[in-house]
Amino acid sequence: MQVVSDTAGADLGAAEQAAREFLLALGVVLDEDGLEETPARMARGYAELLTARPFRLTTFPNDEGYDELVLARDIPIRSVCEHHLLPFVGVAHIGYLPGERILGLSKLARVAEHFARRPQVQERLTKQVADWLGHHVRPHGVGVVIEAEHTCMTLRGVQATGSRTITSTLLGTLRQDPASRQEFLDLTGVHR
Ligand SMILES: Nc1nc2c(ncn2[C@@H]2O[C@H](COP(=O)(O)OP(=O)(O)OP(=O)(O)O)[C@@H](O)[C@H]2O)c(=O)[nH]1
Ligand SMILES: [Zn+2]
Repeated sequence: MQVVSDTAGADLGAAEQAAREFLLALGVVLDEDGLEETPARMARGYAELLTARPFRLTTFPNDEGYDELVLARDIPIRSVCEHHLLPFVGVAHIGYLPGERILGLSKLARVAEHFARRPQVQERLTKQVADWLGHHVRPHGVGVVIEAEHTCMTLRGVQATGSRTITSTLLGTLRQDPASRQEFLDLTGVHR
């Protein structure tokens, strides 16, 4: 069984030291009780946001010949934008039209996490999840829709509070066949 993992391994000590200097450079006073351990927490926090958990790629033979859509809606997405390293959070709707094999359902969320836990842009994340499923599951079609709030755009900068960004990638039958495409988008709740 294939195990999917690309954990680089963070140097938490070096990250803590860098976080301390970073905060000091920003004028944050660290000698108060609540802030004393903040550089270490920052190091652990960012390491967590940037490290995906390994997982097993489990598929099963599609013995019954199931040929309708399999769709997992509202899978949580927690990532960081590569421009500001600020979180973007939202949901993914991930579906596929099975071919010879079906995928363990939890793996739809696992693969989303796999590509989310690294500096990202939402467009690339959407496409990477879709391409990965196309490559590893060999389905007749794949659809991925992500709706997310980018805190770099809502908390700072332009401060477009409440704005959410929607991206989608459709492959195979879900891209080529208008009825399948429409069914997928209807089931995700994203109408366009
Ligand atoms: N296409 C895309 N852009 C993103 C994503 N996440 C953040 N960005 C954008 O990356 C851009 C970086 O722009 P810059 O002008 O270099 O940075 P900035 O001066 O901080 O820009 P402002 O956010 O407009 O204040 C911003 O427009 C962000 O909104 C993403 O997932 N996809
Ligand atoms: Zn950003």
